[in-house]
Amino acid sequence: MPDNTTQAPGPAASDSTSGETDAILVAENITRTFGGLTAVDVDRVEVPRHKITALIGPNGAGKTTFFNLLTGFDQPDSGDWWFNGRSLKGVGAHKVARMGMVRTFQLTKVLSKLTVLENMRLGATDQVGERFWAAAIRAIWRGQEDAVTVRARELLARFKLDHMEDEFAGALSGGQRKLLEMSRALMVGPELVMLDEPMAGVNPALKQSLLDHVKQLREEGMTVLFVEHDMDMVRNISDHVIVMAAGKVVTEGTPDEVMSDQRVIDAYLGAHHETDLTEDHEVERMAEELAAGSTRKAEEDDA
Ligand SMILES: Nc1ncnc2c1ncn2[C@@H]1O[C@H](COP(=O)(O)OP(=O)(O)OP(=O)(O)O)[C@@H](O)[C@H]1O
Repeated sequence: MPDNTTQAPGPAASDSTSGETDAILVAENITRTFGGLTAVDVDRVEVPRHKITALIGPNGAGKTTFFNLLTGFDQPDSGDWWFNGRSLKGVGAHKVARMGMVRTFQLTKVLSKLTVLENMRLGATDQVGERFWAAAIRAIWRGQEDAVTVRARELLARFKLDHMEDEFAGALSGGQRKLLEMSRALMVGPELVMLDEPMAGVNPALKQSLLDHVKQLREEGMTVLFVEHDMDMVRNISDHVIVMAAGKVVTEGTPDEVMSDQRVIDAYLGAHHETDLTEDHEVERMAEELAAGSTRKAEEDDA
C-alpha cells in the first residue's frame, strides 16, 4: 500500500493571502455528494496554527460532513488535504488521530458501560465496539498502574472529573460527557483538536468552564477547530471564523469581520434565524446571498 502520509508536494501553508499564514491544515477542492445532494464543495480552507477557528453555518451547511472527511471518518469524492504538510488522503481515522489530529462528536461517543477512567485509557479511539474494549481493558488492568493511567488522572483532575473516575460514563450529564470526550481526545497529545458542537447539550453552569478549557488548549500551543451554533462561544474565543452554507465556504475572517458582514447578519444570524434552515431551497438561497456578498467584497477590495 502506498504511504499517503509522506511529505506532500502540495501546499502546507498559504502565501497567497497574508504571506504570513502558517496553516496546520490545508484542504483543497473537497467535494462529497450523497445521491444528488452536494453536501460539501469546498475550494480551499486553511486552519491557522496555534489559533482557535470556528466553522459556522446553518443546519445542513455541510460542517459535520467536512469534519468527517478531514478526519478520515468519511472519504470525499475528490480533493486533497494536508496536516502539517503531510497528505491525509486515504488515511483512516485511527491513524489521523495518532498523527496528532483528533476530533470529538456532536453526539458524544463516550462508552457508557465503561467507567470514566476506562474511557480515558482508551484515548482518542472510536473505531472498535464496546465489547472489544471491555475485554481489552480487563486485560490491560491486570498490570500495574502505568503512565497512561497517570496521564488520564491528570487530565481528569484538570477537567474536574477526577471524583467521578469510577462512575460509568453513562451516568454523566451531557456537559460532563462533553468534558470527558474532550479530555479523552487529549490523551494522544494532539496538535489539532477538532470539536463538533462542544456547547450542544451543555447546561449554562458548565459553559464557562468549557470555554475556559478550549482557550487553555490554545495557551498550551494546540490548534482548535470547532463547529458551533452558539454565537457567544464563537464571538468569545475565536481568532478566525469560516462560514459555510450549502457545502461551500462563503466568507471568512475575524469574528468582528464576519459578524459585522451585513449579509451574514441578515442571512444567518439575524433575519432568518428562526427560519427552518433544513429546507434545501432556503439553504441554497442563503448561500447565494452570502456568495454574492463575498464576490462583491472581493470586487470592492480589487477596486
Ligand atoms: N450519510 C449521509 N447520507 C445522506 N445525506 C447526508 C449524510 N450526511 C449528511 N448528509 C446531508 O448532507 C448535508 C450536510 O449535512 P451536515 O450534517 O454535514 O450539515 P451541518 O452543517 O453539520 O448541519 P448541522 O449544523 O445541523 O449539524 C445535509 O443536507 C445532510 O442531510
